[in-house]
Amino acid sequence: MKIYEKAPAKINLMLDVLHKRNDGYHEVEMIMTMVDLADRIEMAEMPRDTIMISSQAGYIPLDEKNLAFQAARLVKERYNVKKGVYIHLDKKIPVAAGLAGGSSDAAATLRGLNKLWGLGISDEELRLLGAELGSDVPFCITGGTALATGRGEKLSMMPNPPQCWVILAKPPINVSTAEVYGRVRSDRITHHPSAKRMEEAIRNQSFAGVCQELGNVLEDVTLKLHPEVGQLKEAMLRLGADGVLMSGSGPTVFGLVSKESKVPRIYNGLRGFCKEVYAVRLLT
Ligand SMILES: C[C@](O)(CO)[C@H](O)COP(=O)(O)OP(=O)(O)OC[C@H]1O[C@@H](n2ccc(N)nc2=O)[C@H](O)[C@@H]1O
Ligand SMILES: Nc1ncnc2c1ncn2[C@@H]1O[C@H](COP(=O)(O)OP(=O)(O)OP(=O)(O)O)[C@@H](O)[C@H]1O
Repeated sequence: MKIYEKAPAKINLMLDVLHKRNDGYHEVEMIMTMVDLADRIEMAEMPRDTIMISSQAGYIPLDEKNLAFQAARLVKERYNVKKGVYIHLDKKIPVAAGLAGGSSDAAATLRGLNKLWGLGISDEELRLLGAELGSDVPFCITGGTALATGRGEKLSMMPNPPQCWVILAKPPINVSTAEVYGRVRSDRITHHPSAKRMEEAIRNQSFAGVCQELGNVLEDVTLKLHPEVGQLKEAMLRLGADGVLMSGSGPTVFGLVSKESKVPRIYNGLRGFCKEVYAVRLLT
């Protein structure tokens, strides 16, 4: 038997850091949603009791460092499954981009193995398992649009934002999420984006409101380390995007665009700056 799962990328419409916790993580408030750019994951039973990963992408680990491997190992251990699985990752989401590519692969693997092995694990239990793998994984289990609190694992679902185009541009630099959080001084944040106002804009289906309330306190840190991320934001705005923000800890910048006729100009203009540019829709 074979199972196929889609693993979409996420963007953070707002991200606020409240304070650093004793366990080293940061207490956050984020509103996340999914975009129509997804990895495709194939899971097949194997005769031997082992986990095998393959991918067409040459630049991700295929051993126990891969989050899909970790997800499969966790399910096997926790539910005492003595079967093997072959997992193929067809990567479409840029890697180490701030788009939760690895987290979404892990979430899709948890969902897929639940079906492949007929384990009957509830969504709530899948989210708890996901939290053991990473802070973004529980959201990726459910998808949709949600307010995420705690270290990102506590979710409260909300309606999807009004449909629009999302232009994603990833500059060719590597950003470490741990380093970015490590450099945040929560007591020195001067402007906190508002989850309440963003939620209101979404509930009112106000595209202008969503654009106005975009905000990510991790931007200050990443833009200081990599000024080209700031230049990319400016370029996107200049080219006509209605609202622009860095996703997660970066370095991907996304632009929201309501008019389809504006998309080619922004897309083509950005291709002059960086190779990895995508024009997609929100996953609503
Ligand atoms: C930046 C975001 O992607 C926004 O959605 C997430 O907050 C990070 O999610 P993630 O990549 O799944 O993060 P994890 O794998 O759980 O953690 C990576 C590292 O980021 C830091 N980290 C992460 C989440 C959080 N709330 N506080 C943190 O300080 C920790 O140093 C941790 O060791
Ligand atoms: N299935 C996977 N797909 C992509 N990267 C993976 C995977 N498993 C492990 N990794 C490793 O994880 C690191 C982060 O990759 P990923 O694409 O998940 O980052 P990200 O988009 O910044 O995630 P987040 O937004 O959750 O911080 C990479 O350095 C990569 O080597």
